[in-house]
Order: sequence, then C-alpha cells, then structure tokens
Amino acid sequence: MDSYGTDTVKELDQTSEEEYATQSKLIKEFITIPSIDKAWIFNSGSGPQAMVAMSQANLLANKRRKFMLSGHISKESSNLSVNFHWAPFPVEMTGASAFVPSPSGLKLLVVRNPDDKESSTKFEIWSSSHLEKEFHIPQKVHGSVYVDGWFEGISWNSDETCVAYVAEEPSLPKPTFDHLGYYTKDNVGLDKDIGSWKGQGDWEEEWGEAYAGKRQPALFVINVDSGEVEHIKGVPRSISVGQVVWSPSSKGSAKYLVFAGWLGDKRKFGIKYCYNRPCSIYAIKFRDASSGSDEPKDNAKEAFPIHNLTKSISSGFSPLFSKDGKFLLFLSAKTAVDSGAHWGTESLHKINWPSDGKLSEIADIVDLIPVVNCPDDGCFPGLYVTGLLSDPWLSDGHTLMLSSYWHSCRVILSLNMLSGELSRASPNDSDCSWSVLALDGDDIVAVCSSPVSVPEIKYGKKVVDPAGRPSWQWLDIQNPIFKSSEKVTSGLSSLEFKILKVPVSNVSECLTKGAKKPIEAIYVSSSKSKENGICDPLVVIVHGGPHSVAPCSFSKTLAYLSSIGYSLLIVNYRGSLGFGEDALQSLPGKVGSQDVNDVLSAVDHAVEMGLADPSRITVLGGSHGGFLTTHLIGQAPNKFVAAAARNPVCNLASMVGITDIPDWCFFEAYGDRTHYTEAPSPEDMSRFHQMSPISHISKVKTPTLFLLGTMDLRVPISNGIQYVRALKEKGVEVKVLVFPNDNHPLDRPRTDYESFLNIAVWFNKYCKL
Ligand SMILES: CC(=O)N[C@@H](C)C(=O)N[C@@H](C)C(=O)O
Repeated sequence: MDSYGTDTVKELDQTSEEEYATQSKLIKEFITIPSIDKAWIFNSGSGPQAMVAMSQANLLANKRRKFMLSGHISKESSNLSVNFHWAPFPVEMTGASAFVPSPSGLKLLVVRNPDDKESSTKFEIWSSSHLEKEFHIPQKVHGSVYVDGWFEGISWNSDETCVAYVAEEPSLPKPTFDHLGYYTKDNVGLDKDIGSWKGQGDWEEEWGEAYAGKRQPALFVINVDSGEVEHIKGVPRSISVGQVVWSPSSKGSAKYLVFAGWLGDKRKFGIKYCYNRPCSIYAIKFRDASSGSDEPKDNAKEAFPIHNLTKSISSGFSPLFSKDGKFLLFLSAKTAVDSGAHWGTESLHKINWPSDGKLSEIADIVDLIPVVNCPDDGCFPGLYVTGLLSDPWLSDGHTLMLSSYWHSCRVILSLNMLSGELSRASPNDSDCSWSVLALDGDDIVAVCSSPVSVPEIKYGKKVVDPAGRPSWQWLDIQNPIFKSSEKVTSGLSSLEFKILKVPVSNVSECLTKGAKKPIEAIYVSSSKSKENGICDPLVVIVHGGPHSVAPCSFSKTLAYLSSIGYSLLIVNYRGSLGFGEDALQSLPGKVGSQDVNDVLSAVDHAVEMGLADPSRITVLGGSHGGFLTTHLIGQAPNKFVAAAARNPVCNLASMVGITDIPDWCFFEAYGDRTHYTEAPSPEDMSRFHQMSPISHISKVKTPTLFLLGTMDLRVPISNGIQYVRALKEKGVEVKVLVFPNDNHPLDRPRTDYESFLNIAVWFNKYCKL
C-alpha cells in the first residue's frame, strides 16, 4: 500500500514536472512580448521622426528592460500612404528613469534615479550627437525624481534653460548616538567605525502601496546650463506636489510653476489607484534670475505666495495650458472625492489664464466635459482618463486629443474646446483598444491591440468632412519589431473575441436607470472549438478595484491562457469604469452580492449561449477580483472546478486595520463616506466580516491556488494566509505561492511568469486539459 501510494505520488510529480517544463517554454514567449510605452514625434528638416519607448520583461535580471526605437516617417499625399522606416535595431535604455525631449526637440533630458539611499540622481542633457551636460544631484539636495503616475512632472521651460520637476525632499535629520550610547547634537562625531549610529527619528508617513520611501514630493528647478538646483520655497510641507508645468511665456508677465497638490498633513492614505484623494491645482511665481524680474533683490530669498486655483472643486489634476496660453485645463475626479469611490467618472474643466500674469483669488471654473451619469445607448459614457499628453493639441490650437475608456474598450477622443464637440477619433466600429501615443501635426500615432492581437502602431490620417469636422483614416504601418515568435503567432492565430451584452438579474426599483443597463463581458475563444462543437474549458476573469475595468486589449498572460486551450470570459460587472456614474455608484454597499451576481449572470449567459461547458469552469482574479473569486467559490460552490486568487481581499475585518486604504473598506461595505473611522466599532467589524468571502468559507469545495506578495501594503498577505489556513482546516485543496519581494500587483517579471505558469498547471489539472 505504502509503495503503491509513493509510486502514484512520484508518477504525478513526474507528470507535473513535464508539464511545468512544457508550459514554461510557451509562457516565456508570451511574457517577453514587448510593450509600447510612449512615443514622440520630432519634426526636422528631413521630415517627421518617431522615437518609441518600449519595454520587455527581463527574466534574468527580474526587471523590465527599457529600449528606444527610432524611425523616419514618409508620407505619400497622393494615395494617403504612410511608411515608417525603422532603425534596424532598438537601443537599450535600461537605467534611465525618464526621457523628456525639450519643446524644440533639440535637447533630450535623461534622468537616472539612484538605486540606493546614498547615490546621486543624474541629469543628462543630450543633443542630437552627444552628451552636452551631466549633473549629479546629491541626496542632501533631493532624493529620486518622481516618475510615477501621480507625482511625476518634468517640464522644460519655453526657452529651454530650466527644467522643473518633482523629487523626494531630503528626510528630516535623524538623531545620532555615540559609542557610549549618548545622544549627540547635530550629527557631531558620527563615526560608524567607533560605534556611533543613527537612530530612526520620528516616523514620517509614506504614500502607501507602491510608494515605499516616498513621503514628501517637492518642487525643484534645475538650470540646464549651470546644473544649479533650486528647491522652490513657499509650498507648505502639508502639500505633496506633482505634475508641474510652466505657465505660458509672455513678455513682462510673471512666470509661474503650475502643479497639482495633494494634502498629506493629517494622514496619507494610499494613493495608487485612488483618484478620491482631494487635490487642487496650484500656482507659484518663479523668480527667473535671468529675466530682470520685477522682484526686489532683497526679496530674493523670500518665498512667493502659493495660489490655489481650484478652491471651489474637490479635485483638480493634470494641469495643461491651451496652445494660445489663454486657458488652463485640468482633469477632475470630484465624483470620486465627493462620493468616496476610489475612482469615478471624471470631468474636464478650464479656467482663464490672465495675460498679465495677475491671478485672481477665485477662478471661474468652466466645464468642458461634464460627468455623465446615465449615458444614452451608443453615446459617450463619460470620461475615464489616466493622463494627458504633454502636447495633445491639433494645429488649430483648440482640438484636444485624449484616450479614455468607453465601455470595455479604450478609445481615442477629440474635443473641440471652442464648440464643445466631442467625438471618437479611433474607428467607431472597432472592438479593439486604442491609445494616442503622440501627434504628428494633425495626424495621430496610436497603439492598438485586442485580446487576440499584440499591440501595433497605427497611423491616423486626419481628413475633414464637407462640414469641416475632422475624422481620421486609420492606416496600418510597418511594425517590424513586433514580429512575435512562431509559438505566439500560432497560439493567437486561431483565436477570436466578441463583447457580450449581459442583462443583469434582480433589477430592483430602487436602482438608478444607468444601473439597470446590461453589463459587458469579453469572450475570447478558439475558432476551432466552434468547428468541433465542443466547448473549451472556461476561465472567468474578474478585475480588481472594484472601480476599474478590464479593457478589450492585449494581455500577455491572458493570451497565454487562451493559446493553451482556454476560453476566457472577462467580466466588467457594475461598478466598472466606462459605463457612466450611475452604474459605477450602484455597487458600493453591495460588494460581495451585486458584483458576485453580475459575474454569475455573465457565466450563466455564456453557458446558455453554448459558449461554455458548465462542468469545466474556473475563476481567476486579484485584489477585489480575488475578493470576487473567493466569494464565488463560497457562494456558488458547485460552479467552479478550480480557482486562482492573487493577493485577494478575503476578510475586510482583518484588512481594515493594516491596509493603506482603510477608507476603501468602509466605503465599499457601507456605500458612503460617513461611516469611516480609524477606530472601527464591533458593529463595523461584524459588517465587514459578514460582507467578506471568509463568511462563506464553510461552503467552499473548489481547489484554489493562492499567489501572495509579502510586501503588499494594500491587501496585506495576512488576508490571504488566514483564508488559506481556514480552507486547509476544512480539507479543501489549496496551493500557495508567496513572493517575498512583491507588492500588490505581483507584476515583477519572474513573479508574473511563475504565477501564470502555476495558474495554467493548476487549471489544467482540474479541467483535464
Ligand atoms: C483601490 C484598490 O486598490 N483596491 C484594491 C482592493 C484592488 O482591487 N486593487 C485593484 C486596482 C487591483 O487590480 O489590484
């Protein structure tokens, strides 16, 4: 009996080892598909030139490898054809944290952030042929330059003499102790060799998940000729700054630095994925030493006053000047701030910018794109933008190009700021996702992808209809770099996708109109399975947030799962971005029920349509998607043959005291902002428990794989571990992978690779693939 058992185990091990070996070869091909991150178009005498920043997983270094590909664009006006003549090879840029071309395109700033707390930040100024200047800025001046989504802002002034940017302010001095253990004043006598040491000093709060070591983003200006760095005074420490731009230059008028600022004095809540943090657009005068400014010399050390330009609105970010400098535009997530949802339908606004540089106390804020609550069928569903291009203007100076979610797709929009007309610039009939990368005059360089096609650069040629309205004719261009491997190409070749409209169940009268509309689910499958009349096993994919969206775009890891024989059902349940504010706001207070039912409706719909075999359905999700995954296996214990949860929220009651976003737990559990407190009551704890997957643990049977990151500050690992232990106690089959150096997204190259390798092997085991 013993030996029989042992042999069986050995046999199983051998089979699974072989499977790991086979799958690892394929997943590697997918994981290393490059991404297109940014692009710039330069207009030189010889015609437009493109520079495309790309990145690719580097499994050996466990980092992303960055590289730049350049190309020359030639256009045939007779037949509307456009050719990109790419350089034969890209150039590796690993180690560079940011590249920022100057407005004229004659200089390129490269910032290299230090790897440790001792080294300097490097600023390099490149011309077309060589390195012109290099400056090393020591830690005592500032730490790393911010290159993240919120606080990043690196901006050349118009005459290209200075760059404004955001960097980590040096931390407050630490107390020092000598070899006798005595406190020493002013670091005097700190000599590690004889046993002196630095203490920790007061705790300074950081900006939460993904912002380890980031406490105080502050404003700096570097003179690119002398390398002199000025820390801009006058911004109180209570404000964390980001997204700095220069005010337009007009002779004689004051020059301002305009930026977004977040208050972080009382408590810094996590800011990653959180648009609900109150923020304003501020302006502060810049004393330009070279301009012979109106400021008296003896004032030179004094700070200018700071102006809050958006006092009457709870959120203002992404400041952008109109081409003529008459308006300052900004995005707002006031719906998120005012409601408490971590993301919501956004709006776009403008204020007048005074030509004499004299800022008024209360600026009149004009809506350019208001919040959409309940979109009419087929109409614009509201604004969901992650950022704006630094120069998003067409040559008329008043048409702005931007990318936004529109139901399950990302689309390119054009907004005529004068008429208010908003239209879709990417093709109306496309179910792919589109993002504008850069403008080439009035033409658009974009990236387009779908769940079954890798990202490709597309060229949108502007054409004007007889009524003078612009539209874009989309052209394929040469994409030599994206020649995927044979395995990827053949894996993707037989796949197809469609977006299903799924009616929601249990529509109660108290729901708003927008919350009764059908949801969408992206269905990806092999065309071969249809030919055979047999359904492939299905992976139901549920995104996190919950106020986020799974766009109809290429995902390397999901494409890998499709290529090995799974159909996918990617569900954008109510609460997702892209469907108007009514639908989004219908979820808070009902998490764990409404979202769970929406996912079950989508699954039932797929089964009824003959798209899924009910005996071979699995489920996969991370974070709030992990909350849904673990809810689904508890509430629908017979539905799923296997599950995989990545950093899942399993117990709000144990998460609330240790996450960087405790307000999220309250908001999603109660549906409003009023219940939030740093000291939850027993009633709060009871509600959290009752709304969490852990409350359904007794019903779970589904074998579940857990992927957990030890450094996760958003959903601390203890949440997953507690649930795992409870499942083990019940005898449910579990497998756990812990990544000690990963935080919430689990997206470091080796982690991503090992996670999805295991997900595939786990699902294969229960789907008999
Ligand atoms: C706001 C937020 O971070 N919520 C988490 C619980 C979550 O679900 N995060 C999403 C964005 C994720 O996919 O990680």
